[in-house]
Amino acid sequence: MLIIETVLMLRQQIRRLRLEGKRIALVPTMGNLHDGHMKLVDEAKSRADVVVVSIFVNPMQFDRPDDLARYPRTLQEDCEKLNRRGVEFVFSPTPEEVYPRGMGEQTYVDVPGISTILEGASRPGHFRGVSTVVSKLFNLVQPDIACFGEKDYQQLALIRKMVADMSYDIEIVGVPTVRAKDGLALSSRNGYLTSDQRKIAPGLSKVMNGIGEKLKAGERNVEEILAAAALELNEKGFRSDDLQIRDADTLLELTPQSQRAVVLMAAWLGQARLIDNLTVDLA
Ligand SMILES: Nc1ncnc2c1ncn2[C@@H]1O[C@H](COP(=O)(O)OP(=O)(O)OP(=O)(O)O)[C@@H](O)[C@H]1O
Ligand SMILES: CC(C)(CO)[C@@H](O)C(=O)[O-]
Ligand code: BAL
Repeated sequence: MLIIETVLMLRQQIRRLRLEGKRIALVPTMGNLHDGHMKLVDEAKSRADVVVVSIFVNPMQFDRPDDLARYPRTLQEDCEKLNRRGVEFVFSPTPEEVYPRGMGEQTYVDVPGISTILEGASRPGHFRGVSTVVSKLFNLVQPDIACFGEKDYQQLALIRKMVADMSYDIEIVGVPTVRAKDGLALSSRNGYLTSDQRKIAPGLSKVMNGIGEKLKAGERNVEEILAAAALELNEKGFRSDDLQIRDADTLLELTPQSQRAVVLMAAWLGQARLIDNLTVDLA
C-alpha cells in the first residue's frame, strides 16, 4: 500500500493508473477508521480495480474551532487497517497541501438549497467545506466511482446533486449505515462518549425507530411525533438538537404526495453530537 502525501505524487500515480486502464474507486474519509469506513472500502473494492482512501480532516468544513482541534487523528492505525484490507493507495495530505493559498483565498463549490437547510443550518459553512473538498478530491483522484455512507444522509444527497450539476462522470455509491450490536451508528465522534454515556447512546436509534413505527402506523402529525421524541431523548440524558421528518427525496417538508420519509436525528450526549437517520416507506 502506498501512502501519498502530496498532490504531485498523487497526480503521477493517477496518470499511470489511467494509462493502464484501471477502474478507480475513491473513499473519502476524515480518518479514525471504524467498521463503517471498512464497509465503504469493501464496497469500493468490489466495484473497481484500485481503491484510493483519502484521510483528511478538512478544516474548511468545521464551524467550531474546538471541534476541529480535538477531532481524533490516528493515521498510523488507520493505514495498518487499510493495508490489511487490501487498499492500494492512501492519500493523506496536510491542510497546506490542499489549501496552499489558505482557506480565505480558496475558490469554493456551493450546492444551493440543500447546503443551508437542516445540518447546514446547524453547522454554518459546513457543507460548503464538504462540497469544496470532495470536488477537489474528485479532480485529483479522477475516480470512476466514489463511496459515501448513508449515515450522513444530507451529505450523500449534497454530493449526488453536485455530481449531477457539475457533470462529474462519477458513480456515487451510497452504503448503508453500519451499527454496533446495540444499534448505535458507528462514528468517530462516539469516541468522545464516557462509558456511562456509551450505555445511553443506543437510545438515539431506539427513539428514531419508534418514530419510524409511528409513521408506518399512519401517524402524520410531525410536530407531535417530534415533540414526544425530543422529550424521550432528554429523559434518557441526551440534549435533543435537531429532529426532523422530511421527504426522503427532496429533504423538504412532507407533502401528501411524499412516497418516502426520512427521520433525521441530531442530539448531544456529553461532548458528542450524534446523528442518525432512517427512511420509511409511506405508501
Ligand atoms: N457507521 C457508518 N456506516 C457507514 N458509513 C459510515 C459510517 N460512519 C461514517 N461513514 C461514512 O464514512 C465516510 C467518512 O466519514 P467520517 O470520516 O466523517 O467518519 P464518521 O465516523 O462519520 O465521523 P464523524 O464523527 O466525523 O461523523 C462518510 O461517507 C460517512 O458517511
Ligand atoms: C466526505 C468527507 C470525507 C469530506 O471531508 C467528510 O465530510 C466525511 O468524512 O464524511
Ligand atoms: N461525517 C461528516 C463529517 C463531519 O461531521 O464533519
